Amino acid sequence: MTFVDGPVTVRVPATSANLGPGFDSLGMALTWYDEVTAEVTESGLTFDIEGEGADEVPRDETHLLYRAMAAAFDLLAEHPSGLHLTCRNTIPHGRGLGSSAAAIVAGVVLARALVDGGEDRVDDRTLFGLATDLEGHPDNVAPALFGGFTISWVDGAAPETLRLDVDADVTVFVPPEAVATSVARGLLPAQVPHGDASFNAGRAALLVAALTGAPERLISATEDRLHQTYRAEAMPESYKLLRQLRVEGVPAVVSGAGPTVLAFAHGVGDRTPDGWVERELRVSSQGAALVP
Ligand SMILES: Nc1ncnc2c1ncn2[C@@H]1O[C@H](COP(=O)(O)OP(=O)(O)OP(=O)(O)O)[C@@H](O)[C@H]1O
Ligand SMILES: N[C@@H](CCO)C(=O)O
Repeated sequence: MTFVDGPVTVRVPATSANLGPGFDSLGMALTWYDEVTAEVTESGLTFDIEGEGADEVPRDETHLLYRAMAAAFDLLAEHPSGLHLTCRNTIPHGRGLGSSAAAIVAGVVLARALVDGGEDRVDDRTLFGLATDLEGHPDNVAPALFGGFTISWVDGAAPETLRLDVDADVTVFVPPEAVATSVARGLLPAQVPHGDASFNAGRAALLVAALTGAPERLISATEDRLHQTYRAEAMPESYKLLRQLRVEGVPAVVSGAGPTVLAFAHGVGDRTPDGWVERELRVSSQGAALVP
C-alpha cells in the first residue's frame, strides 16, 4: 500500500519574518498555531475549514494547502485517489504572521506523512527547498518548519538555514485589515543607498547577538532602513504604533510584510489601538510537528 491508513494531523506555528533589519533572511516561530488534518479518500477533494479565512479561501485545487500538497506528491511520485482536508485556522491571513508559510509547510509535511516511507524518500532539507519555492523567500518557511530563530539565505538556487534556540517575550499587535505581502513588496525600491545596506548589515549582525544573549542591545538591533519606511503608506496606523513604542524604548518592528507590529516585550498592551487584537507570545522552539 502506498499511503498510510487513516488521517494525519500537523500543527504549524505562526512566524514573524525580517524582525527589523533581516529582510528576507531572519525569522522566528511563535507560540500561535494552525492545525491541519489530511486523509486519503476514494476520490475528489473535500474541505472542512474553521476559523481564519474560512469565508474567503477557495475549496478546490487552488487552495494554497492543496497546491503545496500537490507539489510534494509530485516530488514523491505518488498521487492519492482523493483527499479530505480539515483546517483549524487561528493564524490571521495577510497580517505579517506567516499564514501562507504555515499553509505551505503544513501541506508539504502532510503529503510526506501520508506516503508510506515518505520520510526515507524526502528529507527536511528538500521539503524546505520546495516550501521556499512555493512561498518565494525562505524567512517564514524556515521557522515554520524548524521552529526557533532562523537565519536563512539562498546559495545559488538552494535555500539554506541556520536554526538557533532563543527565548524572548513577544507581543503582537494585529490590525483588523490585511495588507497582502505582494502589495507590500511592490512598495520596495529596486535599489537602495549603500549606506542603508551597510546600516542594516550591522544591525542584523547585532540582532543575532542580542537575541542570543545581549537583550539590552535589542533597541539598536531592531532598527531598519530597507523596508519598513517604504511600506508605511500601506499601513500608517502600524507605522504610528511602531514609532510610539520605539520612542518609549520598546524594541518594536513590523512583523513580516506587515501590518502587524511586533514588540520584544510583555506588558505593553495598553498601547493597543481600538479594533486591534493584541497577544502576548513566546518563541516556539517547535516547528511543524505531526500530532500523534
Ligand atoms: N490557511 C490557509 N489556507 C488557505 N490559504 C491561505 C492560508 N493562509 C494563507 N493563505 C493564503 O495566503 C494569503 C496571505 O498570504 P500573505 O503572504 O499575503 O500574508 P501572510 O503570509 O499572512 O503574511 P507574511 O507573509 O507577511 O507573514 C491569504 O490571503 C490566502 O490567500
Ligand atoms: N520578507 C518578507 C516577509 C513576508 O512574507 C517581506 O517582508 O516581504
